[in-house]
Amino acid sequence: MVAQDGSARQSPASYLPLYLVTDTVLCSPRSVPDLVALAVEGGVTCVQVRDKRAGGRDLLDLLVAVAAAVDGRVPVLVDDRVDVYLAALAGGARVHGVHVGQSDLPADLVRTMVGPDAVVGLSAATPGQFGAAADLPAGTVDYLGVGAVHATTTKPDHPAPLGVDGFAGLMTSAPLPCVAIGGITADDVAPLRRAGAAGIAVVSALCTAVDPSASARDLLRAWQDGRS
Ligand SMILES: Cc1ncc(COP(=O)(O)OP(=O)(O)O)c(N)n1
Ligand SMILES: Cc1ncsc1CCOP(=O)(O)O
Ligand SMILES: [Mg+2]
Repeated sequence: MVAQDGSARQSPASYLPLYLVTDTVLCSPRSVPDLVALAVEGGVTCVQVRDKRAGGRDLLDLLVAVAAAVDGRVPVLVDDRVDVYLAALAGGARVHGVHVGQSDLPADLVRTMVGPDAVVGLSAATPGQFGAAADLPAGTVDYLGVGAVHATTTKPDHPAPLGVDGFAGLMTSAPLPCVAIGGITADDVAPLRRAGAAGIAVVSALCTAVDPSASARDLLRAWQDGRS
């Protein structure tokens, strides 16, 4: 698909609704690619490979294996590591972009490094960070990852929890499509959608699921039912 700006990037509305962020430890004893394959069968619309313990080589191998498991069905991103994204792309893997946080490489330089066709996601959790994202040139960032909605042990250094009400307050000044993240369960999905989220991002809700396909289907149904 070709976007209005001539790039090959899809509209974020198409891939943000049910966004899986992987955690290698939480997936165990399943492999991450096996978990991802099951979750995509259940309807996950985007996958981000996140492994804070992996070095560059191991993260590259994991990203390439996940991309093979996804086989082009949904976008595949990597957390933090622009170099690993570029290496996977150079090796021929079907990978689509990178998600960076406030302490990672600056988003404008990331866009310059990855080019116009890659997806670039950015974390933002305060009005100041929303304002800074709004000031970036159009097309720099595709979407914002907004959280933590709830406290979560998956990311011990997460910013102060917003709560669904805090998330809703931020949405009134959202400069870009926003995916909600942090401790999200099926009960949160409809309220977050009504608050203006373009999607929900989950780690433990799918990585620790007994039946990841069924859990993905349940989350996606909650998203569809939550349409106001
Ligand atoms: C979709 C999405 N949103 C937010 C984050 C958090 O990114 P970051 O702030 O860089 O923190 P780490 O994930 O690197 O610990 C994310 N990864 N994905
Ligand atoms: C990566 C990230 N960024 C903010 S909270 C979080 C972790 C979310 O994990 P979980 O869905 O298990 O609470
Ligand atoms: Mg990061």
